[in-house]
Amino acid sequence: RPKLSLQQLNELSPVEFHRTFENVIECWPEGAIFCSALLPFKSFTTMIAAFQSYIDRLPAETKLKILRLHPDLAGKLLDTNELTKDSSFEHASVGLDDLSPDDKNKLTELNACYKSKFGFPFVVCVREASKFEVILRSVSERIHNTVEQELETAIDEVKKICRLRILQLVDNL
Ligand SMILES: NC(=O)N[C@H]1NC(=O)NC1=O
Repeated sequence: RPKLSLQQLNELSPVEFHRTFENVIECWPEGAIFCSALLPFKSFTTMIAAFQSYIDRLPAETKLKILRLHPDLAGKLLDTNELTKDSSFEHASVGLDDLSPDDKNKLTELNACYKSKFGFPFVVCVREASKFEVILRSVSERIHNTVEQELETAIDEVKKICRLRILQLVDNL
């Protein structure tokens, strides 16, 4: 699918906009539905800011719900080929789909510890972390945070993922 220019973006109907950006927040089309009402946008930066401030203003319960819609990194959904296209691309971009059994076990164990402490999966913007070692270090460190800190940190990561997914769809030149 060719990348959208700002003009093409602003000519989308609200429904087309919603379909195009439905997964920039993982499995949460409500964000794109909300932001479709804000068309037209002055710039891609403005549009990204609109999604991010939509996320920021959600009640904590909804933020939790969104975090829980994220797949475990290198987890079951990867193994069964059921990741969303976006997530699958992100996994592949840092080799999470091709870990050694040892690395995969390490991450799986830390993910399970993290989830049992916080009640939601470990979420990080893998394309920004960019390397398995960084992801592993990040989960090892963040596991010591409080639930309040982690809710905030994890939501910041959702915002980074959202930004990169938007930039993947638009012609940001
Ligand atoms: N659990 C988790 O962080 N999932 C995500 N992170 C990312 O960059 N893509 C995802 O699907």
